[in-house]
Amino acid sequence: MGVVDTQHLTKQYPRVRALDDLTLSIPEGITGIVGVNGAGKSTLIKVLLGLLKPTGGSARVLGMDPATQGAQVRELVGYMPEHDVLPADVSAAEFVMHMAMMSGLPRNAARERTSDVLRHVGLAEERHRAMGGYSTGMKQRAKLAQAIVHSPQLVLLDEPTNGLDPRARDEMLDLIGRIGHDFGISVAVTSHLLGELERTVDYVVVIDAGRLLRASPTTDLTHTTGNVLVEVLGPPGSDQLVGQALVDRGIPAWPVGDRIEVRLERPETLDVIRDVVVAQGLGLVRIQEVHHSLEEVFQQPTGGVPA
Ligand SMILES: Nc1ncnc2c1ncn2[C@@H]1O[C@H](COP(=O)(O)OP(=O)(O)OP(=O)(O)O)[C@@H](O)[C@H]1O
Repeated sequence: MGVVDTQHLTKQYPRVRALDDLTLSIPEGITGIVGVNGAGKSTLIKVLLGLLKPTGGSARVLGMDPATQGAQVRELVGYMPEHDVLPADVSAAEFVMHMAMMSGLPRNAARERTSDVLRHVGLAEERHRAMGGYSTGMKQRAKLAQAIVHSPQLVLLDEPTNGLDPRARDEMLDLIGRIGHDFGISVAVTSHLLGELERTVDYVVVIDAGRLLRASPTTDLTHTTGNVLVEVLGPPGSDQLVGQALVDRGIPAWPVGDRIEVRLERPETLDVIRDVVVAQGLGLVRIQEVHHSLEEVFQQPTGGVPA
């Protein structure tokens, strides 16, 4: 059993079927829920929290049914909503402490937890400033802090990197990684950007038009391509010399920047690469396996892994 299991889950809005017979299981750890805008990610999260009732099928969250046990589910599950819902004239310290007390923590414990989580998310210095003056990155951190302040077993993060510049996005993803791996809180995080979750999540669920496209460990999706990138040390043009020498020996090789990508059709090819580099009087800096990126995976027509 996963931290989340759904069976034929369906949510029909008057005009749109946002979830369509969705059966999936989210394991412990960090899971990415990936899909284009409108795929049904936010609807799924709201159904899992018991904030929306499904029109068909069922869900279990930490073994509970959110349709009938919503309040119990929300005691054990944190939620970071997608949009800016923070009161502008309240400080992060006041807001997060309020949320901690709402979830049942006594005042002193709530104060202590608030100061801990604000430190973890990197808002210790600014915690007494009104949130209306925060940058988008700081607002996302405050939303994250309130989601974890009651030490949930699972946290559902809806597009936490939305609106962030590349640096703030990387920091947010690092933070999510720490919450998942260091604090032992399971995380389900949504994104419409396929590539960005790759280095953070252990498991990927892809949904499209409310349906499950695929679900697998990240490493299965980004399995190795069977190619290697070779970097050599020598005067300009050395890489081309090596590439040509490999092609002359019938080994498929082509330039990628100032490196050479080589198809490993046989294990002996590695020895040939080494011999060719030595024969040219050059140095071998590294030979690196080439992995598919998640983006490449999802550019396949059915989200399948490229051949
Ligand atoms: N309250 C609602 N009433 C009617 N239709 C809705 C409602 N909420 C969402 N939808 C529709 O359901 C579909 C799924 O929306 P949802 O917000 O779950 O997708 P999403 O993958 O989270 O996308 P986004 O990242 O853009 O929010 C969309 O077609 C959306 O227009």
